[in-house]
Amino acid sequence: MTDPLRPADHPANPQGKVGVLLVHLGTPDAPTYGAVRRYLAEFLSDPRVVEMPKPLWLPVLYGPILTFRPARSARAYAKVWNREADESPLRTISRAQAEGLAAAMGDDAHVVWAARYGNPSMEGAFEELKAKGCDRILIFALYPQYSATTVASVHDEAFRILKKMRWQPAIRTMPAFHDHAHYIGGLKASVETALAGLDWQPEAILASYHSIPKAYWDKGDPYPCQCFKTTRLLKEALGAKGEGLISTFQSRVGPTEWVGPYTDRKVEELAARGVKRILVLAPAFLADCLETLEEINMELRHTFLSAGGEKFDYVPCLNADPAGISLLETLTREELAGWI
Ligand SMILES: C=CC1=C(C)c2cc3[nH]c(cc4nc(cc5[nH]c(cc1n2)c(C)c5CCC(=O)O)C(CCC(=O)O)=C4C)c(C)c3C=C
Ligand SMILES: [Fe+2]
Ligand SMILES: [Fe+2]
Repeated sequence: MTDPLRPADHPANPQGKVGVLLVHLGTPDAPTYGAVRRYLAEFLSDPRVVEMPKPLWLPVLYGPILTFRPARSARAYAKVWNREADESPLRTISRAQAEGLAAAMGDDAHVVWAARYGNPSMEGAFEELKAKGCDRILIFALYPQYSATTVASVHDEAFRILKKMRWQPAIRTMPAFHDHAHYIGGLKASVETALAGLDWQPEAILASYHSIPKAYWDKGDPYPCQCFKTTRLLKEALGAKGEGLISTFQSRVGPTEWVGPYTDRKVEELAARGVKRILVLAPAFLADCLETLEEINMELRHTFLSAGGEKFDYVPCLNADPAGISLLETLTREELAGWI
């Protein structure tokens, strides 16, 4: 019904709904040099990711990095590409997570998903939420451990978009959940399922987290501390089964020092010490992606086996499995308290 006091040319503003915006890192549109280059250019131009002053960084980025890295990364993406859907595994799983959460939330909230870099865009997601009448929105950056490089970057982009809106929605953001009982319980169950499926006992279990530059930790980014806490809580939860569980850090880029111990060096060291059987999980990732499927389950496996290791297994992420969806729903409902 038209409000008699509303000017005739005033736009209609649907309202009264709660929205949830799931945001994952983002991924290239194709496993090709051009698509990976576009993705990396956006990702690595983010000042939250590379803090170097732009006049110093951009010539390096647009020089050697965007000349050589896209070819190497495209080859890696091609190895894990979802050929059926013609998209990267991260996109397939992110969509399934959003569909699972939407079903679990029912009429309580409208769920949309977006990528921080690339497609589907956060801008499009906000447009959809607005069109649906969502005037209260939970921004859920899909990272258990907070880092400025990931979570703050999602929030930066969200507020850049909100800056252009005349009538902004009310906003909540998901806090870190690296020590949440439901997350630790999900990881514990995933390790137990993996162990039950093996006919061998691992001598070491590696919780391998994506690393960040050591300088960011020194300046106050809490990410590594939160990773260490996740491992400690998981180890406590696993009891005797968690013996030999340690934190390691993977995916470092460039020559600067990153937070360690480095996953690849650790498996070489373990193999050199005579360790023959290891299990690896990746708790910083809620969805399997290039960094788990290729870097851990292919490259790291090869590193360990060619250094003398004999048995290697990888524990998949929680993904859109019932445990993954139940975690997303629990966290979402907790943060929407008072709104739904
Ligand atoms: C889990 C959290 C992540 C943190 C922290 C993180 C920091 C970080 N990453 C780079 C550089 C790259 N990361 C790349 C891939 C990638 N990174 C994460 C997550 C975190 N990154 C994910 C989930 C993925 C996989 C995306 C996919 O499509 O599957 C890549 C691209 C791949 C490659 O070329 O190797 C780069 C580059 C930096 C510099 C950084 C912190 C400063
Ligand atoms: Fe990364
Ligand atoms: Fe990698």
